[in-house]
Order: sequence, then structure tokens, then C-alpha cells
Amino acid sequence: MNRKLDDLLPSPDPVSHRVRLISANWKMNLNHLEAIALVQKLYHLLRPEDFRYAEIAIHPPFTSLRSLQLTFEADRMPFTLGAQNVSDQLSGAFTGEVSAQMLSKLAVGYVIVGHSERRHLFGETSEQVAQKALAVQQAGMRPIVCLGESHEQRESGLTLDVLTAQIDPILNTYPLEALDTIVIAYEPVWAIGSGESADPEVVEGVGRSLRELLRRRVGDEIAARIRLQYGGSVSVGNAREFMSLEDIDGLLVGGASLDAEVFAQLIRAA
Ligand SMILES: O=C(CO)COP(=O)(O)O
Repeated sequence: MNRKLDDLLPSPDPVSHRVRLISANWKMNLNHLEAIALVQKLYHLLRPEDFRYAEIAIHPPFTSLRSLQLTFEADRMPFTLGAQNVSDQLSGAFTGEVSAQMLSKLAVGYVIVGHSERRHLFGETSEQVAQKALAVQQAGMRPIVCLGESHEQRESGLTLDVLTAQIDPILNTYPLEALDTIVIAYEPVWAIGSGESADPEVVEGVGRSLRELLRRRVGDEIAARIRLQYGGSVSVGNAREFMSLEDIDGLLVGGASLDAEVFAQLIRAA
């Protein structure tokens, strides 16, 4: 396959002027050999128009980043490389951590910060998430900031309060002139890995409210450039519906991105 990379750049949505972003969050799955095999298969299943429709980012575990960087470069695959987490510190005695500088050296474009699994299983606070987002920006990459309410919070009518409390530390920390580099992923906790996605009408309402909140905090112009993703049991069957929502510019896909055929079908469906 000899596709010219320039011909495969995604075109912005004609109405919103935002570039769609479909991201695969592999979580703690696939070793580096399986990772290489999956992206090779995925690339051969996708058509040039799929890459023009949306930017496609792959977020493997840290151990596969170098292998995928080399595979993308060697075979000229127009995927963007992503990471799933990063340290909020720049460097030093932080055993087991990985810095933003290290990721940017591997040609990583996007880093997920504040995924609900990090918040709930590893106790990350919104203040730490804001520091991580800043570290990502300072190293020249883009953070995908995950927000989402629990089932109880939704039932108690607290969704917007929760999302506001999660996003505000970022808006207070991140440089205003760079705010259009953040991507916000709305992932309701109860929809993640449950097979039960959120109702598209609910996502549409949350998307509208988040956009309105951004307008109030950072002004119309920047708010209109920030991309919003939906995540939580995205599948071949529902991808199109979420992508057609006015304020939703992309998808953050977990389980359905672990099989090349399923993920290729999902991208086509979107
Ligand atoms: O957490 C998610 C992506 O970050 C969503 O995972 P699932 O698509 O498996 O529900």
C-alpha cells in the first residue's frame, strides 16, 4: 500500500470546523508484539477516506509506544500515537513514573489524563489531573481530559456540578492561549466497560452544557475550537449516532478498539 501521508490528513467537519478525533484506549491490554500485529491489520482494513474523515489515535500501554512509533514511521501509517497516563512531575526521584518529555520524544501526540479508572482506582484528584494536563501541554502534546459522573451522582442530579468541579482546575491552570489544544472526553463512569452506553440525548445535553460552560469560562472563540469526545461502551452499532451530535467531535473507545476488524468497522460506521 503506497498512500501519500499528505493525502490522508483529516478534513475538519464542515459545520463545526473541528477535526474529528477517534481514539483507541487499549488500557492494560496487548503486549508490544500483539500491538504491532493489531495496527498492521487495522491499517490494511481502513481506506484512505477513513483517515480523511477523522484523526485516528492509538493509546497502547507504555511498553508498546516505541514499537508503534517505529511501525507507524516505517510503514508510513497515518495514525497518531497516544499515551494513557503521565507523571505530573517533570523529572527526578519518582520511581515507576513516566514524564511528559519522555513521551514527546516518542512522537506521542495525545495523552489521556484523568481517566475515571485513574481517578477511582488510583485516587487521582482533579488538581493532579490539571498538573498532568499542563505537563503534557508544556512538552508540546495535547491532553485528552476525561470527565464523568457516577451513577449515584447522575441519579442525584449532580452531573453538571461534578463535571464543572473536574474541569475548573484545568481551566484555572492551563495557559489560556493554548486552551484549544485540550480535548475533553465525557465518559460517564457507569457507561465504561458496562456494555450500556449513555443515551445519545443525554450526551447531546451534556455536550451542549459543557460547551456553554467553556464559553462562559474562556470565551466563544476558544470554546468553539475545543473538541469534545464521548466514551463509554462505544460500539459499531452506536458510533454513528454519537458522532452525529452537534457538540461531539470524537469518540474514546475502550473494548471495541482491541480487535482490528471491530475497530475498523466502528470507524467506518462513524
Ligand atoms: O474507558 C473507556 C475509554 O477510555 C471506555 O471503555 P469501553 O469502550 O470499554 O466502555
